[in-house]
Amino acid sequence: QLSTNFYSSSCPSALSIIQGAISSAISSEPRMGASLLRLHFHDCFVNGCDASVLLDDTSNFKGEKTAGPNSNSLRGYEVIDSIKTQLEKQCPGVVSCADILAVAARDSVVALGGTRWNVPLGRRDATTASFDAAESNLPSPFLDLAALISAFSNKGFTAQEMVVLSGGHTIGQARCLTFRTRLYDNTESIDSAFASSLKQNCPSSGGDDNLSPLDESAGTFDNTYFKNLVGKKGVLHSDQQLFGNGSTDSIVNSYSLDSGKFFTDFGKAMTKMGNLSPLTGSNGEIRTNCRKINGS
Ligand code: HEM
Ligand SMILES: [Ca+2]
Repeated sequence: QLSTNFYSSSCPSALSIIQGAISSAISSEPRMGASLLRLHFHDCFVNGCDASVLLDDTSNFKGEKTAGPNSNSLRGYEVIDSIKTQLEKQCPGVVSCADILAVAARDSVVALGGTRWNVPLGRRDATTASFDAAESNLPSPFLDLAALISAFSNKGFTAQEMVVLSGGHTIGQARCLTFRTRLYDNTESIDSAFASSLKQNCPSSGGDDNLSPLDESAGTFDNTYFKNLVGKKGVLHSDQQLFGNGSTDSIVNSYSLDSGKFFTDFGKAMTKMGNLSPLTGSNGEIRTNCRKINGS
């Protein structure tokens, strides 16, 4: 199985190379930390943490990059490429792209002020990707609470873990088209002053790609996301579903009041996410280029 010291003799500098690259990427652009956290999530929820998300389309399969939840939305591929290039120089053919994604997500959260969690290593990389699985396994921001619970339960997570993982939205940005209906549909639970301020940058038509921060401190990993949900200031419909429907309100409340508990539970849930069906042993391969299967 996976182990935290997997590269300690085969590539002792692996973790420090990744960490150095992440801190420099985030100092040039803080949002990159959010983008890298999301990249790991979108990898793991689609046939496990196997770097399938990084593969470009081939003549044998359509990749995941162009699936609805990813297209014009996922970012950070270049940062992963540059880490991979450095690692291939240092220890050729040793460190998998899937492990780079897992460590990059953790180091990003740490760099933005969040918590540190253990990242067991030894994942190998997929030799295929699934457009269809990306379309069907990644949750949409238009889901209601029951559907969110079910999307995460399909991957083995409890409702509490779904709520704490949604706390990933304490960092980063969302495009207008992902939350517009929430602003102009008057059945939504949303603070009215907050809705007015979002509307300034997200008109009822046009401006699809205009960005808004996912919480009021979107450059910092903290529990503001949960405080905002209690104040009906969730950006996505799926965010606000976690508070106001009853069954998960007490979980949101507790994270809004106790950032230490949020950090501890988030870290545990991230380690669990990182363990979703990894390829190990002789399954998969160690890609030399994260975008391509070896020999292609
Ligand atoms: C609960 C179900 C979830 C839904 C419906 C959802 C949906 C979304 C959407 C629609 C966006 C904006 C995308 C865009 O504008 O193109 C987004 C951004 C983001 N999501 Fe989620 N997400 C969910 C869970 C998660 C989880 C579990 C994590 C990580 C632990 C996460 C991390 C992020 C981050 C960090 C961003 C900002 C990315 C950036 O700024 O580049 N999300 N999410
Ligand atoms: Ca925040």
